[in-house]
Amino acid sequence: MADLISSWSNKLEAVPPSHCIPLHERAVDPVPIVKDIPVIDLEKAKGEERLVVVQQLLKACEEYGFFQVINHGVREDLMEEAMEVYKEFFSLPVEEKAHYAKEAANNTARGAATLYSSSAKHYDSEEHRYWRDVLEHSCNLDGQDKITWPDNPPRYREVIGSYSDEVRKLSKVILGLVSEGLGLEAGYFDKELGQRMLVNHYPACPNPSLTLGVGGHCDPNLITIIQQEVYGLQILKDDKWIGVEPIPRAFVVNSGLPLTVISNGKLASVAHRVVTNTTQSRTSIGTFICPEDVVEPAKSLVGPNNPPLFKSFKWGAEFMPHYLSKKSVYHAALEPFKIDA
Ligand SMILES: O=C(O)CCC(=O)C(=O)O
Ligand SMILES: [Fe+2]
Repeated sequence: MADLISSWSNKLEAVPPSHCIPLHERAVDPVPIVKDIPVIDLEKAKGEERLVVVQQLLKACEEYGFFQVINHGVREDLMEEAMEVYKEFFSLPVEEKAHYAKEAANNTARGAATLYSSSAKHYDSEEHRYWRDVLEHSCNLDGQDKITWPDNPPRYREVIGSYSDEVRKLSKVILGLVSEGLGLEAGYFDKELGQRMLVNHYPACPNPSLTLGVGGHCDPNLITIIQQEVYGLQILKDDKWIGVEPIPRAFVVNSGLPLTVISNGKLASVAHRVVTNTTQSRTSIGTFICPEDVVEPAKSLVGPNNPPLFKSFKWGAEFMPHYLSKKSVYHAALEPFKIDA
């Protein structure tokens, strides 16, 4: 049975050696929670200010690789209910959660529901583990994976079904704006893209200075849309970690490594990590929007004066194995696909 941290962490007074991360990775310096990560009002994209919003969003992806969205169209009651469902799921008895406990999933677009702990397998070291449990499953349009989703809490499939539909719509709005900003051919992202739930649960920790919820990494998908309510997420900006302020009812959005490739280097994929705290557990609901299988610089962005900076590659078969073996070296997964200038 997987060793789920949410099953035993509340009985601990000290961090076990297995979960003390190496000194060089620990979050030791004080990290400010900043207000300068752009907050984008998506309602404005429907009116005269659309161009301003497009520019704001593109600049955010270039400078921070992160932004938050408000007035995004996902119903507030659904956001609240999804958060409740996930909190209930992670507080179920261990025997109940064990139905889903498997080896770490491989982050590709398809896959049955999987629950695993602290994800050392996603990193190149097996020696330490992060302070989180993860529930992960795909939610593709054909609905075929739904039978693998948890059925406890009993409303899980209904609530998360509606939630994933609404967040899919939001992802299309965001990718439409990205596409406009980059000047891609119309409908560039209007394909059936893969979608995954990746829900992290970080229990309160007796000594946060010894642990990390998740270590620094860039995301392997196009964009990630995160719902959070408790602070913990930090991003690496100009070689310094800064904290992302939780804004009620907002989503945090970040651009992943494939978007750096599609934009031919224009959009950033920025490293981020999660710290723990002593008093509160933190649950973050992540929606990962995955690229189509072939990833390459968009044709409209390359030409005689703009040579492609990356080769075309298959996301699942070629990119993901590199990503999973080199995740802690933030941009390393792109190295094999770079074209020397
Ligand atoms: O918990 C968070 O806010 C972010 C988690 C994350 O970076 C990830 O799952 O890739
Ligand atoms: Fe991430």
